Amino acid sequence: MIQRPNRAGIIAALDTQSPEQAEAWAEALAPHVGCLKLGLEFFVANGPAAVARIAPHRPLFLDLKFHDIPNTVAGAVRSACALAPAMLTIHAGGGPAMVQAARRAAEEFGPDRPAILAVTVLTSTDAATLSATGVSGGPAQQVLRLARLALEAGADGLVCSPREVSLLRDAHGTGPLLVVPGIRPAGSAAGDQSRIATPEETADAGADWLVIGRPITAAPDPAAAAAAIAASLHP
Ligand SMILES: O=c1ccn([C@@H]2O[C@H](COP(=O)(O)O)[C@@H](O)[C@H]2O)c(=O)[nH]1
Repeated sequence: MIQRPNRAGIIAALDTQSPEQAEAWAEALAPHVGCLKLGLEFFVANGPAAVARIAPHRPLFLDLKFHDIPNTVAGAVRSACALAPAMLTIHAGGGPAMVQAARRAAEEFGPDRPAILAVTVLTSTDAATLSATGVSGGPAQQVLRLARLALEAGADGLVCSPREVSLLRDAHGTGPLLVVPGIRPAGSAAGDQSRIATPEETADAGADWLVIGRPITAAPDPAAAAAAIAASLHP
C-alpha cells in the first residue's frame, strides 16, 4: 500500500480527455508531486489501456468513485486492481455491504493492493445542496456519519473536504488516510468547489494528500504552479 507522506503530499488531478495532454502533464509534474490522479473524464474517453501511459511517471490514484450494488462494485474493484493503482475510490453512501465488498475484492490482490478510499460528501456540495438531497444537519455531520460507516466496513481512508480534516482526526485519529480535494491556493478561483481551503491550511489540519487539479493544470506554467505549492508545504 502507498506510503503516507511526512507532511501532506500533492496529488495532481489530470482532468482531460486527451491522453497526450495527460502524459505531458504527468511528465512535467512528476518532479513536484507524489501521485497522479486519473478520473472519469480521462477513463471514459480512453479506457484502461491509456492508464498504462501515465503509470510509469508516479503512483496512480484511480478516482472512479464506484457506487453500485456490492457484487458489481466488487467486480469493478477487481478490474481496477488489474491496473495496479495505489488508491481507488468508492462512495461511502453505497453503504457498509458495498464498502466491505470493495475491501474484500481489493484484498484478493495481496499486500500491494490499492488503498480503498471512501468518498464522504463531495467538496462541491454545500449545505443547501445537501439539504436538497434530503440530508439534514449539514456537510460536517454527514461526513462524520459516512466516515464512521466506511471505516467500520473496512475502508482504508476517506475523501473529504479541507473543512472536515481536523474533525475526522479528532474522531478517528491518525489511522485513516485522508485524501482532500477542494484545495485552492490564496487568490485562485473556487470554480465549482464549495468547501475549500489553501494547501497550507489543509496540511496543517492533518491531511495526508492534497488533490489539486485546475490550480495546477489551468496555470500558464503547470510545473511552476506545482513547484510553488510544494514549496509552500515544505519550506
Ligand atoms: O469530493 C470530491 C472528490 C473528488 N474530487 C476530484 O478532485 C479533483 C479536484 O479538481 P480541482 O480542479 O482542483 O477542483 C477533480 O478531479 C475532482 O473530480 C473533488 O473535487 N471533490
